[in-house]
Amino acid sequence: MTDPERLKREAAARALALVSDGMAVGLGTGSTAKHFVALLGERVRAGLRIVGVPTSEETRMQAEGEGIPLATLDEQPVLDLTVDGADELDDRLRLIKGGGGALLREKIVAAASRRMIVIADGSKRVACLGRFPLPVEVNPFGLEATRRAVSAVLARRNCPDDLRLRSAANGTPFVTDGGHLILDAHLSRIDDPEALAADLVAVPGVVEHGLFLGLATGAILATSEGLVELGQV
Ligand SMILES: O=C(CO)[C@H](O)[C@H](O)COP(=O)(O)O
Repeated sequence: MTDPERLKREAAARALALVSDGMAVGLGTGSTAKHFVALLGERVRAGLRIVGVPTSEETRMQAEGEGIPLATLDEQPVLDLTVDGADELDDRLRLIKGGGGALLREKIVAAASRRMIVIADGSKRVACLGRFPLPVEVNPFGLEATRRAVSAVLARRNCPDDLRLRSAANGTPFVTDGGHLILDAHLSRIDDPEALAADLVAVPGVVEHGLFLGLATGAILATSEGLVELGQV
């Protein structure tokens, strides 16, 4: 296992200790969450009784393969714990998510959870959010009009107007599990995430954005010097 993968697995293993019998657990998406789902699968096969709610089709398929009992969020609308990765986080536990394109379901699941624990390697911790491009999920209908409206928001917030339609590996537009498109906003820094988030959700056609504010309750960061915990873990 490469060093970054080892760090991700260490963070995932620490989060696994938070799971106990009878819990409903939100299962995140991405390479770090994938370690968590794999480790959780081992515990389930050893007798742990939980039900998982996946945040993407990719995670659903992995969890099914691991033999983890699954429910939909409609069947299990309140979750005890969600464990998910992040593209960036600051010391106030504000996050950018959506690098894997699952931000909408990830945010719905996080909001339905009593606790949301972020697992990541230490490189994801930043002093100021925005180095990672901010995903903005949009309805395909009226894409150009929505893009212009999002550009106007960025201009009002003194952010660079650099919006790029996300492409899949084959060069066609990336389509989310919900059938939407993603505009990645290359901003370099976000001075006021709360204000930007409020402006973005007010744009018709914007389905969701990757700023997760006030959702994470704790974070486990794996560094070469050991695990660092933020918030309540
Ligand atoms: O938000 C996400 C997917 O939509 C992921 O949690 C985020 O991209 C982090 O992924 P990774 O653990 O692979 O770095």
